[in-house]
Amino acid sequence: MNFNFSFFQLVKPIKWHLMLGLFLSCIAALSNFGLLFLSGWLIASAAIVGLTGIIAVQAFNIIVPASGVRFFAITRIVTRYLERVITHDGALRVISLARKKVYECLIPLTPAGLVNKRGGDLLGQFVSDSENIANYYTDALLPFIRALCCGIIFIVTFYFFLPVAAFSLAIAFIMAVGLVSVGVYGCSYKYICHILESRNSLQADLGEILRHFGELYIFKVIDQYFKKIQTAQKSIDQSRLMLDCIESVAKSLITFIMMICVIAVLFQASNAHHDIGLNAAEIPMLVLGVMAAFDVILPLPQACHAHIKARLAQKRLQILSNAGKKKQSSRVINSVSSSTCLVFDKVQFSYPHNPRMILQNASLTIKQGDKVAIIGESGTGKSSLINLIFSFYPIQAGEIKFAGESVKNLNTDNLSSFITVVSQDFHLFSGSIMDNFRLIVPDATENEIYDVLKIVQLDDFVKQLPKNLHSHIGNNAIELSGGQAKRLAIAIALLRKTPWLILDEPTDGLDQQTKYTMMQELLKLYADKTLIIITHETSILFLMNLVFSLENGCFNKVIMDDYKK
Ligand SMILES: Nc1ncnc2c1ncn2[C@@H]1O[C@H](COP(=O)(O)OP(=O)(O)OP(=O)(O)O)[C@@H](O)[C@H]1O
Repeated sequence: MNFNFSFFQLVKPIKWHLMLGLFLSCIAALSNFGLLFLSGWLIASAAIVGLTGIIAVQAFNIIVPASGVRFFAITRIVTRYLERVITHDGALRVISLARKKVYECLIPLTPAGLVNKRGGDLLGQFVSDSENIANYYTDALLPFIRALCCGIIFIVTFYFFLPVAAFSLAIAFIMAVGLVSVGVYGCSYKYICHILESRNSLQADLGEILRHFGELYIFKVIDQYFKKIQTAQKSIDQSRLMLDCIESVAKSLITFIMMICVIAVLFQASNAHHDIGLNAAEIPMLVLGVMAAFDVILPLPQACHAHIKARLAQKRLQILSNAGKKKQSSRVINSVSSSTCLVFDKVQFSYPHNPRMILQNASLTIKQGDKVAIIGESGTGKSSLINLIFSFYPIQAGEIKFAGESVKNLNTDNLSSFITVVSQDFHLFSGSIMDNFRLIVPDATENEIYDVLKIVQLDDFVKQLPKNLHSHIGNNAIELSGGQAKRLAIAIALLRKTPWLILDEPTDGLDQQTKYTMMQELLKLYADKTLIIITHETSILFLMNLVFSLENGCFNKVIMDDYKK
């Protein structure tokens, strides 16, 4: 997959829609110019004719220019309305394309590429970077292209009436655009960088505070955190203030350049009136024309900021996606049979940035139908095995194979249709019990759900709830106990009906009776399938037919007699 965040590549599917918005925006700007330009001429002509005498008044044809003024006025209203509709619709389409692209970029990074990222940081990046890329169209590209296209037409129009005035307008435009692109760009860059980075980390801090408010409060460190947030917010506000100042100064300077241009054109037009007989009515027309022409230049400082934001967003996403780019493998397996095995063959593994070897020449074979327990001291690397089976992290030596294929060559989606995992840090979504089941298995029936709930000993509990399966479990399953949440996660996994199931600490937080009954039910359900549990719970080991202990990076087969009931 190519993670190129080029804006133009991104918007290819809607390029004609965006072009239409651009065209309408130019027509609206030209109509505005035409309206003021022609109005200037009409008002001045009417005044001059009025002063000249009754015959001139009668000879003056006001109908055509008045119709022109009305035409431009109506065109301006209609095109501005259509422009708003089309460009904002375009911006929404761009944002959905940008979000999809950012999402596509983040997914292959999970989890290895994101271990050093905080959730809030990522969310901030997902929201703000995709929005900044999407806003590039309305806030940066459109104003610049409109200024360029309309600017050329304005200068040509001026040239038609008075070449020297066209020259003055062109110089004024170049100065104003130069000021924006060099001055505003140069001065604003560091403040925008600072805002984007600080805002993301501020969001991440806020998210952490909200999630762990209770602990922080008990440990009496909440004030410390608040101070940190206040300091970060203050520095963001300062940068925002600086950006506002830069924008205001730039707009004032553009207005100043416009006024100089107005005076120059007034002077040149007056001279031309005396020297070459330029129509007197054309003097105010050209002056008003300069003012109208600058309407397309005034939004440029803001457009420049939008351009910087989009560039930074593009750069950050590119860095993120390059950091953990993982080739999506294409090999698939079609089915498993009684001879299917999961093999760890002399595997060596350590996490990136962590020199400690987790596995050292570790070998293990688990056959289809085995009921395996993996035990070992805390921190020996039991949970890490899941990361390796799904190739979330690369191994340094050896090979891990499933159904004869090296897992690094297997497509992760394909592998997960044969192996389901309930990890230690499983997640339940905010919503009802039913929502959580249907998210994983959309067509799950109530009967099927109750069947798996029975296996994990949760059916009675759910039946007692006021809304049964439709009861809400709260954010992070806060309305369930730790043991209930774990069992619910296992029940959801069971509904996937995959031939291999790996459960990390399935009996955590359960009383002896529930532990035992649930394990027996699980083993009954998985009689012909493969069940692997990672556990510290020795009281259930006698139920399994193979127990391996992970010690010093190697698997050792445990003699079951030690664990007989
Ligand atoms: N993403 C990671 N990056 C770097 N090191 C990691 C990462 N995940 C785990 N580790 C390290 O790998 C080691 C093994 O962790 P793992 O969670 O696999 O142990 P475990 O045997 O499952 O422990 P427990 O029984 O306490 O759950 C730990 O020392 C941990 O610090």
